[in-house]
Amino acid sequence: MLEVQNLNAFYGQAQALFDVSLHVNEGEFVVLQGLNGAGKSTLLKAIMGMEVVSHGAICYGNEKNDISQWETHRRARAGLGFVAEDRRLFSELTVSENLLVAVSGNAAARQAWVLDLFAPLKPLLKRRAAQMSGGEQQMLAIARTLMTDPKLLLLDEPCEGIAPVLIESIALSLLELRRKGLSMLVAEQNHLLAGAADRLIVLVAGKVEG
Ligand SMILES: Nc1ncnc2c1ncn2[C@@H]1O[C@H](COP(=O)(O)OP(=O)(O)OP(=O)(O)O)[C@@H](O)[C@H]1O
Repeated sequence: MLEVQNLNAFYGQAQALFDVSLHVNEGEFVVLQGLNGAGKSTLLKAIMGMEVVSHGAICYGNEKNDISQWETHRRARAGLGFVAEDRRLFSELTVSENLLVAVSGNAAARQAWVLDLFAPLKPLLKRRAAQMSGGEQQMLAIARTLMTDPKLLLLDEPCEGIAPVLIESIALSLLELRRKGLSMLVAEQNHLLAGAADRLIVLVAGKVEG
């Protein structure tokens, strides 16, 4: 599904990733661990082609196309779905409106599908995103990305700063997504999520450990 080879990433003169190589198999749920500043967000952004300059091969999909020179929107259209750490919701729009701005295909069917996965959002459809808890917003951000029907989901610290009961709920939703065959690469420190993963990859100071 995804194969990253010798990826180096830079913010100006500062190098944040050093020859990172990793892969995510089809249907696999991989958790990316590492201390603050280890480079987890940078790696996800480099895979999406956002906010950081990177060099290296990023091969994706059945055809193993090297997408490293593609614009971000082309990567998204090819099936990469990214939820950034700051969630990037439309705070003045309702839950339902946030979901419907991102839809690909049959809107009603797709919305019903994501609401089954994230049931706590169901009673909140008319609520503005700004009036939701952090955990609810995180669910909405993941649900909104799922509206685009991604093939590989990239999540940046979905459990950070969230109440334990909602972390459990998010973890269960991600496991359900894996059962449905979605491939996932999730940057996360929370042990609950790491325990549910098929495989862990640890970043230390911009390098894959081991
Ligand atoms: N916009 C930026 N400009 C310059 N340096 C940056 C920028 N974003 C991150 N860095 C640096 O790149 C390195 C990797 O940061 P990154 O955010 O990828 O780590 P992380 O593992 O995601 O950490 P966290 O858990 O704190 O988000 C750090 O040294 C950080 O200071």
